[in-house]
Amino acid sequence: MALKTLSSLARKDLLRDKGYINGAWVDAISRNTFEVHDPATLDKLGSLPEMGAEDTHQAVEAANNAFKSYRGTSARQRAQWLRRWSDLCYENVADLALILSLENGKTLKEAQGEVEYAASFLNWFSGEAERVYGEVIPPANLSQRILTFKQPLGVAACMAPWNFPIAMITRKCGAALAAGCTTVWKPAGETPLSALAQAVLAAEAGFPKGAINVITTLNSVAEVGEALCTSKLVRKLSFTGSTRVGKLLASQCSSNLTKLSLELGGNSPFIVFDDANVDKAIQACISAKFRNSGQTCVTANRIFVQKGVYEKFASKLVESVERLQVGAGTEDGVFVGPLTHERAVEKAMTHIEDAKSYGGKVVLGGAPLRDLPGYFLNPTVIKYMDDRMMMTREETFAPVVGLYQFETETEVIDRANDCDVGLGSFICTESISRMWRVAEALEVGMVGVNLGVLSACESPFGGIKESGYGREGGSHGIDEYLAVKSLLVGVTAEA
Ligand SMILES: NC(=O)c1ccc[n+]([C@@H]2O[C@H](COP(=O)([O-])OP(=O)(O)OC[C@H]3O[C@@H](n4cnc5c(N)ncnc54)[C@H](O)[C@@H]3O)[C@@H](O)[C@H]2O)c1
Ligand SMILES: O=CCCC(=O)O
Repeated sequence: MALKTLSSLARKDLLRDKGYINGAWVDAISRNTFEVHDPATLDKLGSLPEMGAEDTHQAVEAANNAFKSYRGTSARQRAQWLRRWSDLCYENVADLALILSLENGKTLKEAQGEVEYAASFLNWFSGEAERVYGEVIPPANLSQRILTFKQPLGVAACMAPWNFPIAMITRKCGAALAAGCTTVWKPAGETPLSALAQAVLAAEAGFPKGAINVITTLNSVAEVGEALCTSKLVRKLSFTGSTRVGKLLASQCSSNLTKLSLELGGNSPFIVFDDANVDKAIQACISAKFRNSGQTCVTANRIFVQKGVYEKFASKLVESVERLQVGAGTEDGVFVGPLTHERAVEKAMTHIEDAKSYGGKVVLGGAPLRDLPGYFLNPTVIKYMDDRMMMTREETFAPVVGLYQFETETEVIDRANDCDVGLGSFICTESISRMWRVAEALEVGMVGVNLGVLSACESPFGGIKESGYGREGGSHGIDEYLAVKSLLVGVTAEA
């Protein structure tokens, strides 16, 4: 079957091969470029400007100049632009999903879901823009009145990962633009085309010149990252990606104490208790594990199953995973697409071999899929995992299920919490009391109960420990881009 290509886009103007600075589509000052490839076929999708520090400074200057007037726009006006942009995502969903599926590898169905998820943040923050309230505080000193109001921080740098190239842009910059900040986006070098298509739609929605700027880079990412972190004009930086890079950015931001939100790696426990509905737990596990081929920050990484249901859960899971079709994301019926880059397959194979060396038993998959040119790994299930294995400590970020066994609630809580990160987690139980006990005890930012997806624009998203800090979405998301100002007024008694 012929796979879909970019030539089938209805709106060819959504496909861009330049960066976007101050309302203009531009090449890199150096004229250098890098290539973007389809991870399923390895076909070239485009050639993009390899921008560096100088281009970044121009983008930041443009955003800073635009901020002078943008901060004075009414919240209602910003809400209207955001809502129009959200509508444009829906109107162009098929094209946006195709670009996304081709550059990231996720299936068209999932890509369409991500476009809708991305649009939901724009819509959500259009509402939040008009609800940035201050406070009136009862003063201890009766000759004073105390009030607070909130103001936009200034230029916000939005650094998005390759696993959700559209939704992570809108989750960050939807909040920033709603708050009255202007933005510089730095999409991942593997997946810049989706972000550029969003810049086209945002401009069409009416955002003024300079409010949105996009820096494209792959090999000069360290230089661009440092320029954003150390610029005195950047007042806020939000990054989603690995803990390794998050720590580096935090140290670079310390030079100006730039306010930072970090949504970093996770190592989500997925806990199935004896009292769970096993069929529901399997469905939840498939969603939590195989969404985006296992490449989500909240993917189920350590699947703990209580002894009484371990064998039943394992055999039913294998039956379900065996049925998942693997292939290019644009092919009908495919559930598991390729990984986004080659090093991801290598990392997963290292984890699989390591698990085997400690007595793990691969009962399904366990090897790359060689009959396709791209970065494919067969969906894999490993039984009899133990806590010495690499998968216990590190995210595998691939379609690999490792099944750990446990006996008691206390034991599984201790094992689940025995790691450096704390982002997502999942519990499957029919007991309300157990649900409360375990949800309260887990050291994470998010807990899913009897479901496999933690994503909703109205729910705060983020972690604790080395998964980072700050919250995106929900009613907290916009606060990351605002400063609280206190106003203390002296009131004299009537003469
Ligand atoms: N939290 C998430 O959603 C998320 C997303 C992507 C990757 N990850 C984690 O990272 C692991 C490896 O992925 P990777 O190989 O892309 O990781 P990586 O550490 O090489 O890069 C992660 C991201 O950081 C950017 N980056 C890299 N160096 C940078 C720098 N010096 N300054 C600024 N930005 C920089 C990259 O463009 C990329 O988007 C994954 O296995 C997963 O554990 C997490
Ligand atoms: O992988 C990071 C974000 C995933 C999500 O928002 O569901």
